Amino acid sequence: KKFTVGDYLAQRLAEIGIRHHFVVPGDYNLILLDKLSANPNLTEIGCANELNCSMAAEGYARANGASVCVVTFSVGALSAFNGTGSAYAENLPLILVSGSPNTNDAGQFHILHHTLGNGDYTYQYEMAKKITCCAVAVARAEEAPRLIDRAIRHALLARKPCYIEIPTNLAGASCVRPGPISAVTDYVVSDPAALEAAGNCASEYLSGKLKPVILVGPKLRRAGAEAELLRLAEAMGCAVAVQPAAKGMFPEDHPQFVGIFWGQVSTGAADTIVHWADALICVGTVFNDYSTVGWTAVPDIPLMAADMDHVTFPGAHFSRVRLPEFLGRLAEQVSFNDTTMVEYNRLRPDPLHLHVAAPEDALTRKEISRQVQEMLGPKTSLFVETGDSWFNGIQLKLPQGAQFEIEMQWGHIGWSIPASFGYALHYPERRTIVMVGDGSFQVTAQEVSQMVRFRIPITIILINNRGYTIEVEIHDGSYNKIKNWDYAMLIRAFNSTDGDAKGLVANTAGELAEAIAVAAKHDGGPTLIECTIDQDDCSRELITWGHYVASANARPPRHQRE
Ligand SMILES: Cc1ncc(Cn2nnc(CCOP(=O)(O)OP(=O)(O)O)c2C)c(N)n1
Ligand SMILES: [Mg+2]
Repeated sequence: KKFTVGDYLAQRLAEIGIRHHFVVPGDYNLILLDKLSANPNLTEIGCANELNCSMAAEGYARANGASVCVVTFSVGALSAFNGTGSAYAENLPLILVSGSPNTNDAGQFHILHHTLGNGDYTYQYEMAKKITCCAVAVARAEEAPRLIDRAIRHALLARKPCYIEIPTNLAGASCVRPGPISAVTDYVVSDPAALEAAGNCASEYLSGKLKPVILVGPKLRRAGAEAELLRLAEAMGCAVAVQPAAKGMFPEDHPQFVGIFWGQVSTGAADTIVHWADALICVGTVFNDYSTVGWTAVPDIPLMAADMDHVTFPGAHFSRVRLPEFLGRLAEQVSFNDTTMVEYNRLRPDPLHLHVAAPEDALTRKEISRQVQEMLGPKTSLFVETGDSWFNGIQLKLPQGAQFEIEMQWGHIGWSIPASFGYALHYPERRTIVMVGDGSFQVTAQEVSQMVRFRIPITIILINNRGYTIEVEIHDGSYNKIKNWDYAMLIRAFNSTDGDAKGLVANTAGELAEAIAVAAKHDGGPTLIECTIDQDDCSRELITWGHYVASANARPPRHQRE
């Protein structure tokens, strides 16, 4: 049997641990799709559109480590660019594969369907270069092995997406078999001298400091350094604060966890202890406008920052120092200093006694959060969508083993539906829960039908506050109003003749409790619970945060200020 370019790609994808490939077919990629589905290690997952396909792959990469999204040329890829951008922003090795025109058409001024119609077929590859760490376009079968291996290796090392373009008449062309996968996956270790120097610099930075704090950021997990961080934290005994985009990357049931550091909307007095510190060990942190509450919560002391492959100090930088190795080394050499934990234990807020609504009470945001809190456990994974769901989700306490996913850098509304679907395919033994607003749900609702098709029992808590409330709190206008849907009925419509989705409505606290109980026992497919709340019922954190973000957005152009 002929071994082809498509077989080569399929084998490489399987060898790096991918077991599901997300696709939308098109005549530029059909032969390629045949080769991928012929590989016994790969299961084809069809999606309703390429935006959702790329977001499903983004979510799968959060669970699996790497993922692949296979689309048709131009009309498919340009939509998939959005999930690719998310993977770039969120540091996930998503492999975007696109079919492309027959190699005989290039340069012949042929006008081809799905293209811009001007005879140019290079625009997609040029665009892909901007949003991936490596983009390759296979023009001859002979170069497929080199290009495919290079793109995948770059993506794995950088934890960024890559792009592979395969012409429709090359997917089935003969190709040599792959060499050892270690050539693609072999890890790059830290430079020993740089690691040593960085370790010594850290000792200098910490010596003489009285009150060090560790601040955890979202790149920690992407660098695979959670275990080493735990060792470092316990070797120091200091307070550990977590950025909102890194929620769940340090166990919240750990005695040294002091809350989410998010400026005025921090939890657990994390901001108080971070601002009290005289040394800040930032690990995988990202200080963007949203995580710094419109630049009002940027730490104001000289800090050290350990990133995925480099470490910086006041006055020093060390390249090729990988995060796990650096943290592991630091754990061996730091001295114990729990000053900030002693102080924190005096600051620790008393546990909130949340009001338990009566069953007949109209549903409120607070009651939804209280009931979702009770759903969380060692086997749950909670996805929180852009919107007030960010703020409601961040306030929840993660019990031991509970996982949490958020997309705070890219922040594409609707991400949570396809992303949770992709994630749950890798973790069938976990209970995946989504908190999503009505506005976000309308962007990618079609992907619930894939949850029905593949019988994935995701519980979707849809918070219907009649519009784009997060935007209202930043800046209101007519554009924040949306058409209301009958969300529960929509989900039942996805069942058609063969499906087992449940669409429920909860107007009161009691109805929500009942719906959650139904969802907990429902395994044959997704359960969507439409929770109706008043449109002004939003978190005080969102209102606070919204004011600061709005004023950051309103800064006048520099020349106007002069
Ligand atoms: C793709 C994309 N397009 C527009 C936006 C801006 N945006 N951010 N949040 C929203 C509204 C979210 O509304 P919901 O999901 O209903 O959330 P809440 O009402 O805040 O609970 C928009 C329109 C965005 N974040 N992503
Ligand atoms: Mg809403």
